[in-house]
Amino acid sequence: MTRIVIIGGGPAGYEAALVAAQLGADVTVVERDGLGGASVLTDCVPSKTFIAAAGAMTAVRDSAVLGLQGSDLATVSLDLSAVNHRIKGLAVAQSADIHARLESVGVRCVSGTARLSDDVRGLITHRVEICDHEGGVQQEVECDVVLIATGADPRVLPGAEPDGERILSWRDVYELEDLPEHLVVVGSGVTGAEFASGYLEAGVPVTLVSSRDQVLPGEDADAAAVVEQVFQSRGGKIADRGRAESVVRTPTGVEVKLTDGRVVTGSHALMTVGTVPNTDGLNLEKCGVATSPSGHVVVDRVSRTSVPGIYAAGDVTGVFQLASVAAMQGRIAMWHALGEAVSPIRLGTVAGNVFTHPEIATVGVQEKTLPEGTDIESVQLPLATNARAKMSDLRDGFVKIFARRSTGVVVGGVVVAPGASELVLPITLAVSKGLTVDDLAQTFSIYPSLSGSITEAGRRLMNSQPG
Ligand SMILES: Cc1cc2nc3c(=O)[nH]c(=O)nc-3n(C[C@H](O)[C@H](O)[C@H](O)COP(=O)(O)OP(=O)(O)OC[C@H]3O[C@@H](n4cnc5c(N)ncnc54)[C@H](O)[C@@H]3O)c2cc1C
Ligand SMILES: NC(=O)c1ccc[n+]([C@@H]2O[C@H](COP(=O)([O-])OP(=O)(O)OC[C@H]3O[C@@H](n4cnc5c(N)ncnc54)[C@H](O)[C@@H]3O)[C@@H](O)[C@H]2O)c1
Repeated sequence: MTRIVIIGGGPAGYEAALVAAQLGADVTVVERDGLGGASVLTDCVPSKTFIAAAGAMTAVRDSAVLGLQGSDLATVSLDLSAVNHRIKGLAVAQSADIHARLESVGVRCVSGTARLSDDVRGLITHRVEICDHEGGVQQEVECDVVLIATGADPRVLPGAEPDGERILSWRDVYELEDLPEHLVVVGSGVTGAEFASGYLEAGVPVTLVSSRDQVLPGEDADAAAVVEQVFQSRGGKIADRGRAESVVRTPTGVEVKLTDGRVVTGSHALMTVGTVPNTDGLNLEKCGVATSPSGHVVVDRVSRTSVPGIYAAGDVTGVFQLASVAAMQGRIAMWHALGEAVSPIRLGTVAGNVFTHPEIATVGVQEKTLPEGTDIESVQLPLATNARAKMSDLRDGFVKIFARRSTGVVVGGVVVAPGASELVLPITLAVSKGLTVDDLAQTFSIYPSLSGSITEAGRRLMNSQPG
């Protein structure tokens, strides 16, 4: 029986464990903080639960235009303490569900911190030490396969170290009892944009310090422009082209000092300036596991590291930091290690979503990366012309589809809309299965529905195909 030790119990680790157990391996998962990992306990799940509450509040506040009335609509507010209590409860419950599921399929779950402890390089088996929370070695396990799935932590900007009270990392916010009087969000990547949008929806004045010309520099520029415009129209402020140098406490709040001399003041600062991979103390160098200059573990498309028998998956590899990608890398690692037929990960078909208001969902080819003179054409349909959107007073957003001019094959898309994360699936399916604009065009969509804009986009592109 193949013996497998998985270090880290986030989506990369626990999904890998489920596959390995299904294939009959002897599986141990070592997790430091709780099964489900940062994804479930502090990052993805808690942030989306907060955004759901804040979004519900804004939906009620905005509903007067639909004809709803009542003296409290405009002033409805969020009980942050209750929201945070619910968030932490859901996270712990989901972690417990994952623990129970793993144990039910025979996976051994060990609480502790693990590190590689191979004495000699090049052996066909590996050794892993498991330490207790005080750092003492509890046990050493010999195995045939190791999966490193240790995730990533918030990057700390020197001079702006979180104190958990006023200067916060995104993992600290669930301890707040009251909403900040004025939140300064530093960094306008996906994490910063989501929290800035969420807190604004929760009724908090927000200033977003964005080091770029536009927020969400990695996203479709038209989509980022919509999110930026909606954020500002709701009263959000953007300190653009502002790079934070330091954040200091004042008697009443914080001062965020920018490198160009500007100072942004607020009651709290939320630092969202990226992540660092969790590789410290794993003994990677000693065991010959190669890392990149950014510190990520280098893997190929079947999650192999530079050492036979040692695999890595998830945020620690820096390949698309998404729970879905982490999980797929983890599963692929186990299929490969256990001799199953396996296809290398197809990163061109990964769908991602930014949970701002409105959401931005993307898949496949994007405008930013289109080569000059490309064979790809696109169509963009504004949401405002969609009948269902009009009924719900949704004005901000669009559907954009990219297809090959010569064949009509759909190669990418962007959806900007509330619920874009759900709407993007037909485009993702088209991109992964090589469907054409004709396939989209000839698919029945419900009338009226937002997804009708996707089939309509197919029809627009169909008409421009060569005859
Ligand atoms: C604020 C935020 C929101 C996000 N929202 C989304 C989203 O909506 N959708 C999405 O797809 N992605 C989202 N992501 C990204 C997603 O959370 C990550 O891609 C995902 O968590 C990666 O999973 P992982 O298994 O690699 O690592 P993690 O979930 O980080 O799990 C790794 C685990 O390993 C443990 N560990 C580390 N070192 C050791 C050790 N030596 N021994 C034992 N255990 C160890 C850690 O404690 C941790 O529990 C978000 C990220 C952030 C920061
Ligand atoms: N919905 C989702 O799927 C989701 C949500 C959150 C995060 N994530 C993933 O997690 C990863 C980390 O995201 P992130 O947003 O934390 O990091 P990021 O690296 O994507 O963005 C950090 C941003 O902070 C800026 N920055 C850095 N130093 C700064 C400074 N001193 N002052 C001002 N700005 C500064 C950077 O220019 C960058 O734009 C990403 O890969 C992201 O895709 C996914």
